[in-house]
This record gives sequence, structure tokens and C-alpha cells, in this order.
Amino acid sequence: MSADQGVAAEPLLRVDDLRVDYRGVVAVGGVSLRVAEGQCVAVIGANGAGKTSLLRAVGGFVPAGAGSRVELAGVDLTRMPAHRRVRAGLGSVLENRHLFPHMTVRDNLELGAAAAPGRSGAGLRGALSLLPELEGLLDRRAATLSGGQQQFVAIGRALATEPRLLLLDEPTNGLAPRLVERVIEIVRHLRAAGTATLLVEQRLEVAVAITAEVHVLAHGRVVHSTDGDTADLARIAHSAYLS
Ligand SMILES: Nc1ncnc2c1ncn2[C@@H]1O[C@H](COP(=O)(O)OP(=O)(O)OP(=O)(O)O)[C@@H](O)[C@H]1O
Repeated sequence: MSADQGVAAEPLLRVDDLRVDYRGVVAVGGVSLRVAEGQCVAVIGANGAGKTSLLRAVGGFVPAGAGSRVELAGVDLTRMPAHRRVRAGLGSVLENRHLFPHMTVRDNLELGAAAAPGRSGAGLRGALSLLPELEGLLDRRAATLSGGQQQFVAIGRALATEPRLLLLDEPTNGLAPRLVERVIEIVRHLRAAGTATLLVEQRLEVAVAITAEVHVLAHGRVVHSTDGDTADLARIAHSAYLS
């Protein structure tokens, strides 16, 4: 057998037994998942299932509990602060976007590029080529933009860091249907360009429009994983959402 036969490629992101608790409230109760290079993996679940906590712990915005492990391209990120995870290749688009409201769109994007020094330097240009709708907004202050426009700036800022893997927290939340379609298109483009994505979504139809790799989260645990077969997903998600 040749060296590459029958040997699965190392995943880009490995999350093992991830736990998050908030002073005794268990939000994530031991989640393990993998994201391969260029793959998009979605985590869906009802309000309070633990999706945001999971994503934040991967990004380093809340601490992971004892025994948890988060690894990107073989580098242990588990106790690394968020800004160093960005340099290691993790870009994040969080809930509430966290833009700098009094800075221009250009400055917000440049901050993204500056957060990951030593990359190719093409981050800002790459973000703008994927998000041409930002070109006409570059001199506007972020605070003056609509919610949808701000969401694209948040995505652009994360892309300006030239991430190997993008964390997306409900990126279509509150967007008009046309913009939801646009976000779906952007994530598909990213995948085609080789950027991996870990997407958390409440809306099943958005997740399956992007990927067939879906984990269903309920009460902080993965209760179903599709492994590429989404046939029963609506029924499973429905029962998870109602349990
Ligand atoms: N800062 C916090 N302090 C205490 N409990 C929290 C905190 N953040 C979240 N929780 C609790 O952790 C659990 C998981 O919340 P989380 O926001 O991760 O779920 P979610 O699936 O993202 O929900 P939603 O779709 O509503 O955003 C919930 O029970 C929530 O009340």
C-alpha cells in the first residue's frame, strides 16, 4: 500500500471534548468535531443549545473547561488568547459584529489585516474582491451602516486576517432574504477558494444550503451528525429543537 492510500488527511481543526460552563451553568457539555482544510461544517440547534458558547470557546473568547482541546493545523490553541488564535489562522465573525462604530469601514478592515501581521498582505484586497459591495462604503463610519452592511464589514474584517478557518456565528441573523442568499454565496465561494468554515446556525435551511456536514446540538451536546447525508436532518433537527 502506498503511503497515501487509506490514510485520512489530518483535519485542520480538531475540537475534543469541549466544555464551557458559566459559573456552574453547563453551556457546552463535551463536544468533539473536526473540520478539514477547505471544508464547511455547520452546527445547528435551538436557542440556548450552546452554539455561540461552542464557537466562542474555539475562538478563545470564553475559556474552555478542563480536559477540552482545540487544535488548528496541529497547534494547540486551547489556552491561547484570542488575538494569537487570529495569527494562528482563525478568523471570527461573532454575534453583534463588534465593529468599531466611529471608525470608517476602511479602518475596520485594516484593523483586521493588522491583526494578523506576517501573512501575505493580500488580506484586505482579497476581502474586497470577495465583497465588492464594501467598495462604495469604505469612507463611511461603521455606525452609519445598516445591519446588513455591518455584517458584510464584519465578514470582510475577518477575511482581511487571511484565515485558514473562519468561525461564523449565525451570519444571516436579521438579514433580508436577498442578503441571506448573498451570505450563503460568500461562504460557498470561500469553500471553493480553500478557506474552511465552522458555521453555527439556528436556521436549518441556511446550513444545508451551504454544507452537507451538519452537527445537531441540543443541551450542549451533539445529538446527531449527518456525515454528508442530510436526508433525515429536518426530522432530527425538529425533535432536537423541541426537546
Ligand atoms: N455569559 C453567560 N452567563 C451565563 N450563562 C450563559 C452565558 N452565555 C450563555 N449562557 C447560557 O448558556 C447556554 C447556551 O447559550 P448559548 O448562547 O451558547 O446558546 P445558543 O445555542 O448560541 O443560543 P442562541 O441561538 O439563542 O444564541 C444557555 O443556557 C445560556 O443561557
